[in-house]
Amino acid sequence: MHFMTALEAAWQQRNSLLCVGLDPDPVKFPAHLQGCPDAILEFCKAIVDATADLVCCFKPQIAYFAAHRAEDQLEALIEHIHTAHPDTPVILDAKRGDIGSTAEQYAIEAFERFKADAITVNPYMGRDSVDPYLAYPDKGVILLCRTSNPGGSDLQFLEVDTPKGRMKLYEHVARTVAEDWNASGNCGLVVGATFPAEIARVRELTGDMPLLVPGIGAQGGDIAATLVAGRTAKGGGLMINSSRAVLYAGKDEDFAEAARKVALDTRDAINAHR
Ligand SMILES: O=c1ccn([C@@H]2O[C@H](COP(=O)(O)O)[C@@H](O)[C@H]2O)c(=O)[nH]1
Repeated sequence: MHFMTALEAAWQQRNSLLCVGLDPDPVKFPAHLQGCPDAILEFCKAIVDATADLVCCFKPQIAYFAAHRAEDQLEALIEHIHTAHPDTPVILDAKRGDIGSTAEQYAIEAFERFKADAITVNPYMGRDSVDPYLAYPDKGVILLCRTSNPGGSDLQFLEVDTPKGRMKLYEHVARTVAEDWNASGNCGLVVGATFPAEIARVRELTGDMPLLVPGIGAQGGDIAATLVAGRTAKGGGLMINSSRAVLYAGKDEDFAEAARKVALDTRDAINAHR
């Protein structure tokens, strides 16, 4: 199924714009999982099973698995999501960016090895570095546009001359993706919740294109401002990510229940502003 079709269905069926980010950090795991051989998988499966009915997608961040030699656990986790929660798209947050021949390998890794439904990609090496992902027309390709970190302004906020006039670099990325790279309708953009004015500008430039919005929760982004800036006319179009605030809501054996409670409250806080 096309990533956008699956996402649209999940938005509607779950009545949720919440994306739970899976950033497993073993030092933050509850005591009973410390030292367990597949602790990363067990931790993430518990979070997934406790929150799947509350989310429109999950977003595992590959660095948290690779850093602990746990790519096999990432594979098993995505397989688990597809089997146990088959209507829940998985975005592999890898932020890949490299020359075309290497990007081909990254695309194989994301879509054929890990079987992700979508991937985050850094567009700043240009179109040929993104083409290998776009060659999978049913898979989502979510491009960094205006990232949530303070240093995102260092480059993304620079004024550049473009064939369409002078604008900020992130605006040029948004316009280029919407007008040129999205021929298969499989592109989305990353815009941080920490910058609501730029979310509004990206929405203005891209119509109803899905936006992945990290930065609420641990990074302090404002949910109401995010919704006002980024919702489409139908009150959707957003995958609003929260990772640490959900994952580490509890420290004990009932951590998954604590995560569910925060996910439920976050979903409802988002829905209050749609
Ligand atoms: O601009 C960006 C792009 C990606 N991220 C990722 O989202 C999560 C955020 O985690 P929190 O714990 O909710 O802060 C994390 O995986 C980042 O790598 C981002 O934060 N900003």
